Amino acid sequence: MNRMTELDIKICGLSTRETVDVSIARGASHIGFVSFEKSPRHVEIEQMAELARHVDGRAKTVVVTVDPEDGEIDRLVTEVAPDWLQLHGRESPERVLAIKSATGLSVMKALPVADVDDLDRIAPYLGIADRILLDSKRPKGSNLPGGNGVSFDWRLLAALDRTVPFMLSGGLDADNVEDAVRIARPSGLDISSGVESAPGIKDVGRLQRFFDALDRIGEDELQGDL
Ligand SMILES: O=C(O)c1ccccc1N[C@@H]1O[C@H](COP(=O)(O)O)[C@@H](O)[C@H]1O
Repeated sequence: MNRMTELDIKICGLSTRETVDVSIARGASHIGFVSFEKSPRHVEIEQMAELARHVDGRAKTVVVTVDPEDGEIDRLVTEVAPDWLQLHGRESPERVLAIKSATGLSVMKALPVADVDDLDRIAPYLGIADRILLDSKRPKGSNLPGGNGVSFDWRLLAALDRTVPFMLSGGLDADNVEDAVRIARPSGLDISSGVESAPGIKDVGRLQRFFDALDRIGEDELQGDL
């Protein structure tokens, strides 16, 4: 069984053509760009548009945004034309539906998880968001809702209805990804800090190590498909 046909892999927070190319060559299905000024991974819309054109259909493009206003969404859709929007703030199900209807794009809704009760927040988004992204909660002192390089207890997901289409994120790296897949059984993985040499600086060596680790994952771990 080929890992690449079984799991979607999103590499997020890219800002160079080189790291886009390495990610795609190694099997990334989704390439993420961050539109959030407080983030070290933020890229301006013009640069994002250039990178999205560079992807040129080789992978799905995803713009990560946090509680975006309509004007920002309009610009992102018009100038970047991504395949997906990732909503990583406090967007309500109604807001997610409004954004999805207005843009016609696929929408991934990020939800923070720290304990089992947090999984109850998923249900209102089902049938609205095209995918749920389960991330860790923002650590104390961080001004970022994501991209903190922190994992949550994946064993909590044993309580999750297996039909929920979710991607797993939060602190994934080459050393823990096999455990993450075996325990959480997601249908996709989303990684940012774990393939960086410093906040916002993607590292080709770390990207290669991450994909090497994915390639070692065996058939038994790949049971998260929908
Ligand atoms: O990466 C960021 O800076 C970011 C900023 C604002 C919202 C989301 C962000 N990133 C997302 O965070 C998760 C986990 O990242 P990490 O691997 O723990 O660093 C991922 O979904 C990114 O898309």
